[in-house]
Amino acid sequence: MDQSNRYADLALQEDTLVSDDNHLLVAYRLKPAEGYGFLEVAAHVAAESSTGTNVEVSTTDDFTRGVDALVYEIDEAAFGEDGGLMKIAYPVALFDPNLLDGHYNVSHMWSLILGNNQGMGDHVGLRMLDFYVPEKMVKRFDGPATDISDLWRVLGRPEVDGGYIAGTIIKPKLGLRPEPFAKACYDFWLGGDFIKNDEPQANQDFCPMETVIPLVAETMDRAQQETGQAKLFSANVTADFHGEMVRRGEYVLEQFAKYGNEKHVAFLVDGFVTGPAGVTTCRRNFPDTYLHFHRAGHGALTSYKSPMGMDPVCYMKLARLMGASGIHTGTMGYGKMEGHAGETVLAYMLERDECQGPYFYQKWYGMKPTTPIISGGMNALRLPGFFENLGHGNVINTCGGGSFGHIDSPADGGISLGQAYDCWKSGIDPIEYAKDHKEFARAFESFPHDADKIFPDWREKLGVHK
Ligand SMILES: O=C(COP(=O)(O)O)[C@H](O)[C@H](O)COP(=O)(O)O
Ligand SMILES: [Mg+2]
Repeated sequence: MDQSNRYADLALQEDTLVSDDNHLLVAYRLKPAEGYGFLEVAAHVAAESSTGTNVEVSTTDDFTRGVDALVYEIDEAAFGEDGGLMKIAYPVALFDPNLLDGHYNVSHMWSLILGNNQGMGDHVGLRMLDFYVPEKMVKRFDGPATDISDLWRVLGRPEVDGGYIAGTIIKPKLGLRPEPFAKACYDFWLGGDFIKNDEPQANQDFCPMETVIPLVAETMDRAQQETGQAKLFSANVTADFHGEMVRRGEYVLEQFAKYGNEKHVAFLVDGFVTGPAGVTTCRRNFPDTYLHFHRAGHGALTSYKSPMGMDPVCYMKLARLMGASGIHTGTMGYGKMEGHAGETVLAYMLERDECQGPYFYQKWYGMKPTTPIISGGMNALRLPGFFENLGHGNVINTCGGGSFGHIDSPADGGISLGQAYDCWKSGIDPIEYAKDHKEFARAFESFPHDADKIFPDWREKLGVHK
């Protein structure tokens, strides 16, 4: 049934919709199924995402029609054979404020703008490319309670432009028992700042939290004393039942508080699989603890290979609204996961108070920034190019293989990461820099394939021969 007479108004102007501050706007790429018209399916998406279904219902009244989502812009040829562009204006009235405090919840918003419309049978592609949150809504989401400035403070650095945080992920991903796990932490902390649990490390029988966390807390204290430097640990507290998540968070804080290091802890939440409710449980129960949002599983929705789901920049916006202090943004083509150098908007949308997205200019009205967390196949050799592309190094970077794969030690792996940042900041050619920075130089021999690709003449210049 073509519902475009009700769910489309192509006379609406985006500037007016923005200035009226009464609509959340979404840009989609839409590819109708064979035999369906573009505007017909776009209107069906608007209906299915707001007040309608696939037929008229007798219970509809004038008020209902007044809160219809409306298609307001289309460009059927925008993406060639991949489909066309369409934009939908969702009245603010459709969204769901909490009983408790009037804050909007992300899960409800998500269920509208990317909910049933994903399963409709009259399209073969519907992907959210960007969305715009009006001022009156931005101010009623939780947003982050802590941010990177809280970590820089613990590290004894300036709270503005405090710079690069050199981190790792304890590898192997699974299988370490408590003592070797704590040893791996110690070995890295002698050279690096920040350690995270890998996303599935939790409370396995071979490494129970109630054994390993006390060991890690004691190890952090020892490493701090040995190095004279503050250290950070991001502990996985993800759980299905939020009472369990709270218990895990409390337990971790108790153990680190024994050394006065409760501020040196972040909480890792596998935010895609536990969803906005899990993230918000952590955000609201532990407002003083940096909320580290790991996005394992997001690729099912955000992979550029898919005609469905959402572009990663949308996921970044959802995470900031949820209140993530930091989220993995990928490595913008410099690491092992999907991505490209043109994705700097993923970081800028998280960290700036205003940012031009692919389709909308988003203001955040003072909402705390979310830290870009750079991870996935990174090592010291890949970092200078990454920083150059992003334009700064105010990020958390976690290199698992890039630290534990360093041929000398995890500590030297950690040191090489900090040196990579120093090399970029000082504008020195990495090969020249390597000549008087051993740990960075040995990263070339640790990751020779990367070295060959990024610095083809490194062997003769550094006098290292096979
Ligand atoms: O464990 C790692 C990386 O390990 P390594 O440094 O050994 O590759 C992270 O889970 C991935 O970065 C997740 O990907 P993303 O950060 O893109 O979400
Ligand atoms: Mg991992």
